[in-house]
Amino acid sequence: MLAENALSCGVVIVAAGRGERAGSHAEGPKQYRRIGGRPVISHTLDLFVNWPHARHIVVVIHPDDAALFETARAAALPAGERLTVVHGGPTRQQSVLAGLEALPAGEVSHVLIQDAVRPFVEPAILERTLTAFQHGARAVLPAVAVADTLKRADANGNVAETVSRSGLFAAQTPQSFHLATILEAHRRASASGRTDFTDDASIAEWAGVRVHLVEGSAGNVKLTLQKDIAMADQRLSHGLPDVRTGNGYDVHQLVEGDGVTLCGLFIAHDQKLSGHSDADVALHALTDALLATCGAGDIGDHFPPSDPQWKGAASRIFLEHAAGIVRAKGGTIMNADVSLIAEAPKVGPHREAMRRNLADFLGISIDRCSVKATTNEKIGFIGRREGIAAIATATVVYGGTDA
Ligand SMILES: Nc1ccn([C@@H]2O[C@H](COP(=O)(O)OP(=O)(O)OP(=O)(O)O)[C@@H](O)[C@H]2O)c(=O)n1
Ligand SMILES: C[C@](O)(CO)[C@H](O)COP(=O)(O)O
Repeated sequence: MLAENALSCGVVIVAAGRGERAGSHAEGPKQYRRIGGRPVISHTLDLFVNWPHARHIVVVIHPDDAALFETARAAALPAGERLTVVHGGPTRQQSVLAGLEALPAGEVSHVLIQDAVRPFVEPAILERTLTAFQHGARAVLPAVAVADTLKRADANGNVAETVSRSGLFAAQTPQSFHLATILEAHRRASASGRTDFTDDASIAEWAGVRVHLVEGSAGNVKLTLQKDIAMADQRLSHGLPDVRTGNGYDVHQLVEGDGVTLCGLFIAHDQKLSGHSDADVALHALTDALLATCGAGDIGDHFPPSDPQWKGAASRIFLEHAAGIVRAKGGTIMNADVSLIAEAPKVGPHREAMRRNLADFLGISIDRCSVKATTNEKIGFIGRREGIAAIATATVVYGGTDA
């Protein structure tokens, strides 16, 4: 049992969420995505496992994630006797309560409740929390003063009003409490039928407990969206830019007709290209190149040729879609380069218009877009004017702030 005034800290790390806003990923929910080569949660675990004041750690996971968690745990610590793993519930609030119930109440006087998906929490925040406890606080919240001007929007996406930011703070974790106090508040909240509190400080407020603010840190971000994960990965890559290059190749048959569409530009000609959509080989190859920079498959995965809705479609749709995927993953398109291999028509007179199209479709400056062309020296199927081919390269930097 604890002495009357003893301070002994338990830690609850909640990791049972599904990470829906970050989108699905082969590595699993966002707490298991790799940043700096290791799962997000293993970075979070690292800090608390090595914090000398952590007497007991409970990790709350989703029942489907047992194998993922074991891998992540192995990346952070050898089989640890201080670690208890329990299953969470459908909301964060329910997961936290499951974690609190699993703490050995006789051994722990206070608890730090931490999001698994805040891997950059700093020891200084834990020290400020301890100091607040030592001064008698029963609930401690790290937070940062809101720096931006705040607007409330109406249902149409217009500004309804400007909200004063005076006295407003953004709440972070770990949110820390006298254990018996927060356990009772959580139990009461749950018994009242509420399961939608988004943090534990609001449960303490609801229960009438005074919550003491301590300084959080700008770096202690929650990984919520896909691009947050890309930025976190970049942050752990020692400042080295995450530059990725993708390539794409496409070829379409030439048949009798009145013109070809290349890089979104129609060029009058005595033949036309046949195949998927408007058969713009250049945009198809570039779409594949962009998708390749983030392992997002190829054009056929996203726009199956068998789907009648793409018959005759403008290929800029595919390119813009690929650029959207890249940006959602935190990518900034640096460069797009297309080489056309065609005996005819002549590409030279249309090059600048084609570059302008690429810049327009990708939303980047024209000096980042290149179009080149060569004949096939009358050799092979291209030389016989039976088809046109295109090779494309795209360069994308991931993890930037402007994505
Ligand atoms: N039922 C839940 C929901 C959330 N969490 C955890 O609470 C933390 C913060 O939640 P949030 O960022 O909202 O995560 P998710 O609920 O996973 O995300 P989303 O809302 O996008 O699905 C995360 O570490 C998450 O795993 C949890 O343990 N149990
Ligand atoms: C607890 C929390 O991290 C404080 O900012 C946050 O409220 C939890 O995430 P959610 O996105 O609000 O569920």
